[in-house]
Amino acid sequence: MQKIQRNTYTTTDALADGFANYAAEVLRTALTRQQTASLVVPGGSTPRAYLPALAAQTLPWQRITITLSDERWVDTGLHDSNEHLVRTCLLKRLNVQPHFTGLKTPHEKPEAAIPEIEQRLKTLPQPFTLTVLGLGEDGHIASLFPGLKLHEATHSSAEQRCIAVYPPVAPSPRVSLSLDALAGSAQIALVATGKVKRQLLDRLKDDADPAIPLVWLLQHARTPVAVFETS
Ligand SMILES: O=C1O[C@H](COP(=O)(O)O)[C@@H](O)[C@H](O)[C@H]1O
Repeated sequence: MQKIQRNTYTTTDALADGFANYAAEVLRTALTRQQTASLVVPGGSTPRAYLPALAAQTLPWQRITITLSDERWVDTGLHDSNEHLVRTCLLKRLNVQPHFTGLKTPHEKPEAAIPEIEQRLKTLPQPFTLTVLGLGEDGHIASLFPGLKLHEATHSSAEQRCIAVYPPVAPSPRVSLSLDALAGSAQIALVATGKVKRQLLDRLKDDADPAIPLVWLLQHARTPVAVFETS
């Protein structure tokens, strides 16, 4: 895994600060070259530790559009919703509001929502300026889970950045940015805490297991992936 740069911290607080400094620098640098920037953030539990640190950074947030790497097909008012997480841990803490593009629609099934989501995503600065991803203990990124076929995950074109997924292990259906949309980002960061994820990263260093979506990302990414992890 040469396309990976690991930054290891002894505490979650130190990781949060290290990540927030990195993300702010990437966005600031991009905004010296372009008028607007896009930031993709994940859901799950890990961002609760570092999104508040990112919110404390001084940035021209009104020039930044934030979207999600993936969304669970649940009401956005629920704790499980990735949009709910981002609103609570990031947006509510900012005095100046960025643009926010959520992925949930009122459609009953995620596949019916894809055309509307594609319309929303089209308006974001592309390629994404910075994509931040979490890592599942099974190696999933966004909502691209092991078991999905590579061609299903890359099921995209310039017009097609999002896919509907029914992960066998998750309680709700999902939508996820496609592998191409994620891997095409100008910069990619992966934030992973805990022993199991560290061991997974160690293992993948020597064994690029083709069943693991993180491996697909590393193989398709345009730039090295900056990993922020705890020891
Ligand atoms: O379900 C999800 O899981 C991953 C990893 O989440 P974590 O709880 O282990 O931090 C997350 O990146 C993804 O966005 C989310 O929908």
